Amino acid sequence: MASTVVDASGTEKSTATPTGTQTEQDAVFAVRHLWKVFGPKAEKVPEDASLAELSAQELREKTGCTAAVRDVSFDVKKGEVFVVMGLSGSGKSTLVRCLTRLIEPTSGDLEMDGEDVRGMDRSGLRELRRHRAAMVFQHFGLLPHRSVLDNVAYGLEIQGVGKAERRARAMETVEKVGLGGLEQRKPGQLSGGQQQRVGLARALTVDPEILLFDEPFSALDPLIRRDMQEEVIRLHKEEGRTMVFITHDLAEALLLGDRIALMRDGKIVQLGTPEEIVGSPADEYVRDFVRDVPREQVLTVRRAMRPAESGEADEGAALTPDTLISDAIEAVARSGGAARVVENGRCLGIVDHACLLNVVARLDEEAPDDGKAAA
Ligand SMILES: Nc1ncnc2c1ncn2[C@@H]1O[C@H](COP(=O)(O)OP(=O)(O)OP(=O)(O)O)[C@@H](O)[C@H]1O
Repeated sequence: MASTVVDASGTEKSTATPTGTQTEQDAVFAVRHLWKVFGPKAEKVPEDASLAELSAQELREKTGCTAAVRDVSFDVKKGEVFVVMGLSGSGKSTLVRCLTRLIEPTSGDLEMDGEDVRGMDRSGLRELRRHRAAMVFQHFGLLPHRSVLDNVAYGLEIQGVGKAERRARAMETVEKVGLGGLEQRKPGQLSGGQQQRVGLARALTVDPEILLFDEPFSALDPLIRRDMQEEVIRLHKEEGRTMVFITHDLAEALLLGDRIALMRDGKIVQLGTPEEIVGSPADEYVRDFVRDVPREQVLTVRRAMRPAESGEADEGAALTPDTLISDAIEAVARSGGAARVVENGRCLGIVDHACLLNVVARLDEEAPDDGKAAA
C-alpha cells in the first residue's frame, strides 16, 4: 500500500518497506500504516482503496464502519515525550490503545523495541502491559478499599513480587510523586490531584520502559492540573523515561511535548516539535488550531535571526539558538542593541528589534509574492 511517514519537520517521506529498514534506531514504538476500523467487515476497508479514501461520513454511510485510525505511521523515540493531540473523536485514544493491543488494530505493523507486537501471544502481551508499557488513565481506576500504598504496589502484586519488596518499592514511588505521609489513606480520602498522583505512582512502580497517559489531567481543576504537568516534566527530566501523552489541550501539548502528532479524522495531519507546529503549520486546519498561541513563548531565535553584517558577529549580547523569542525581546530591550545567536562559539545570526517583532506579528509567515507585488 502506498503511504507516508511524517517526519519531525512535517515533511512526508515515502516508506517502501513496511517495517524495519526505515525505523529510527532509537525507536521504542515503530508504527507503520496502522488502521483501526470499527464495524462490520472492518478488515476490508484498509485493503480496498475505494473505501480507504472515503471521508468518515461517506464510509459510515456506505459500510457502517468508523475508521478511528487511518494509515498512521510514526516512531516514538527513546526518551521523548510524544504527544498525541486532536479534538474529541479524532482517534487519539484508539491509536494509543492499539500500541499495547488494548484495542486490536485492523491492519498495519507495530513494533516495540524491534519486536512484532501484532504477532505476540497472550503471555507476550501480558508481559508487555505489566512490565514494559504502563498506562495512566483519566479515571484513576484506584481500588477504593485499599490504602494508597497497596494501590501503588498493585502492579507489582500482579507481577507476583513478594509483599516486602513490593511495599518497599511502592514506598519509594509514593515519596517520588510527593505523597509521603499519605500512604495509609484510602483513595476516597484524597483530592483529585492526589488520586492522580497515586495513579502515576502505580504506573511508575513497575518501572516500565514507556508510560502511556490517556488525558490524565483533564478532569482536574486548572491549578492542580498545572501542578501535575510540572510533576510530569520533573519526572521526565529526572528519569528520561519515554512517554506518550494524549491530550485535546493545545497548551498542554506545547508544554509537555518534545514532538506532537496532531490528529484529525483518524489521520496525523502534522507531526513535529511545538516550534514546527506553531511556526510552520502544515495546512489551514493546523494553522487555525494554533492561531491563538503566543508565538514568542514557543518559537526560538533560530527562526527570527538574520545573517550578521560586518562587525556584528563579534560584539553584543550572546544568546543560544534555543532561546525563546520572549526572552530575546527582553535581552534586546535591556541592552538596547542587537544580540548575537551563538552556538559552540560560532555566530549563527543576529536578532534585533525588527526581526523579533516580525515573528510576533507573524510577518515571517508571509511568503514573498513578487508577481502580485508588481501587478
Ligand atoms: N468501540 C467503538 N465502536 C465504534 N466506534 C468507536 C469505538 N471506539 C471509538 N469509536 C469511534 O472512533 C472515533 C475515534 O474515537 P477515539 O475515542 O479514539 O477519539 P479521541 O480522539 O480519543 O476522542 P476523545 O478526546 O473524545 O476521547 C470516534 O468517531 C469514535 O466514535
